[in-house]
Amino acid sequence: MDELHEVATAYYNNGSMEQQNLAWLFFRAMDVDVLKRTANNNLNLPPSPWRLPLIGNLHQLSLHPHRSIRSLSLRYGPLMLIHFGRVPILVVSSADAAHEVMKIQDLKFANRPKSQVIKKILNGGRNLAFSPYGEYWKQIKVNLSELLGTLTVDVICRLALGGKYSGCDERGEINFRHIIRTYMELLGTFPVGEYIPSLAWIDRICNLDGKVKDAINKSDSFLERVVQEHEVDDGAHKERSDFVDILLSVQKDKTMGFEFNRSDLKIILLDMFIGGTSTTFTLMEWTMTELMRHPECMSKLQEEIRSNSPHNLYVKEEEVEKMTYLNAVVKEALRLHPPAPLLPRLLTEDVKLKGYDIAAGTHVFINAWAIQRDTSSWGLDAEEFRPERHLNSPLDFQGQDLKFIPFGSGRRICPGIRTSLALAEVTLVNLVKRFNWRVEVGPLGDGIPDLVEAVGIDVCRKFPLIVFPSSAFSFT
Ligand code: HEM
Repeated sequence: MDELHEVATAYYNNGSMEQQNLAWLFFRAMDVDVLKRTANNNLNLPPSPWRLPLIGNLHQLSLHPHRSIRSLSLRYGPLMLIHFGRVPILVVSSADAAHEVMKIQDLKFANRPKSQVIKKILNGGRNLAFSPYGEYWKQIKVNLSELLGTLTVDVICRLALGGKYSGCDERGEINFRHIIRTYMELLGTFPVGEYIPSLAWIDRICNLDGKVKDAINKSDSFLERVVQEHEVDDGAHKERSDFVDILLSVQKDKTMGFEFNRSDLKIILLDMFIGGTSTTFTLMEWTMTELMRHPECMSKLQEEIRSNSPHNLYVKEEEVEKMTYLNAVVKEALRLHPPAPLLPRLLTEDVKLKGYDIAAGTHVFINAWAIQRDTSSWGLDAEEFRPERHLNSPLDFQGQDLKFIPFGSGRRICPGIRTSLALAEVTLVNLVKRFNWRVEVGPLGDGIPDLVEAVGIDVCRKFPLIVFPSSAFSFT
């Protein structure tokens, strides 16, 4: 019992940091039937590590689950069954197995597990990321793909003009960045009671419900204000409608063939911020880190930028599209540091997968982090940052080749690929063109930034990247 207590409290000891610990692992609703079916001895189940009663394999996870799960997979194989408390989790760790899950049998794996927290803070999961695969999800996705182009421009304008909604409101009450952070923390919370019902009291002590209610109230009143502002100025006087204007017109358009009410509108807005902000930021942060660790790549990139955009101080989006080395640098950063390392899916019907029987209701984690460092796909230098490997390669961001899936693959692939790449690439080229970058002191006193990962739903740097820019133009 002592050991159990230790494991359970480990998630909560230090508030938000520890709550985020198990990160992506917690997108889950509990379907106990699945247990009964996986316990059937006649089934051919994937290999499993030995597990403890009650807590299953939870004790084998570290602060960085994508790493500890990979270590287990190296011993038990690319399809491995583990248990969080009483819930079976299928872990997928090779491009070949991921191809079977995300391409060949994608339809059966097209749902996502939902915890009680997710149901509460995301309006029953009516946002895109958690709505079940079906008509509502399809309609929202089609509309969103068109709208996201607008969002890119919007975000870039906001960056250039100063983030309108990133600070406190006029009354100094609500800080939107703080709201997003709280949501990320809640999404990363490990709801002990859902995996181990006898420990549900821990969730009560931690006031999970109270935190959820507080987050919902704050985000709702903030988003309501934003929507109301847009209703007053309905876009008629604007040169270009923004993302909220377009969502409002979708809401008014009764010919869409699906219900899209005000709560849905607000939850989609939130979805965009949750899905898009920290992932894109994390991509930029890791790309700068790797460029500073590899000055030869930084110089090559600066050369490419200057030859494609020799005259302007500000590099434009259309100039960026021609930069093949930049594209290779971003791909390599996403390969080694996928902002979402574990992709959560939920199996909706029993399947045979590579000869194994997997029961409906099993939660699935596709370990993109492990797949993208697999030496059998990437060669012996798989752990090294080498953008050149992507030059003249047909690999794209669309998850066609399952060895590279930073945005996922199949039906539930990320709808924000273009948005995030456009934003990240424009920002990066402008930073790199105008400045030379160095860190004052690295972890070894060598001026090289470290690669330590934070714990959380999105794997960003643990320590902030403190850098010193100097004008790059004095060297040209
Ligand atoms: C570097 C930036 C980004 C990365 C690495 C990333 C990664 C991902 C991944 C891995 C998934 C899961 C895909 C799967 O299960 O197959 C996902 C889903 C999603 N992403 Fe992104 N994303 C990024 C940026 C964005 C942006 C900018 C937005 C919106 C503005 C966005 C919105 C979403 C949404 C709504 C989903 C859920 C889609 C669904 O379930 O149908 N993401 N993203």
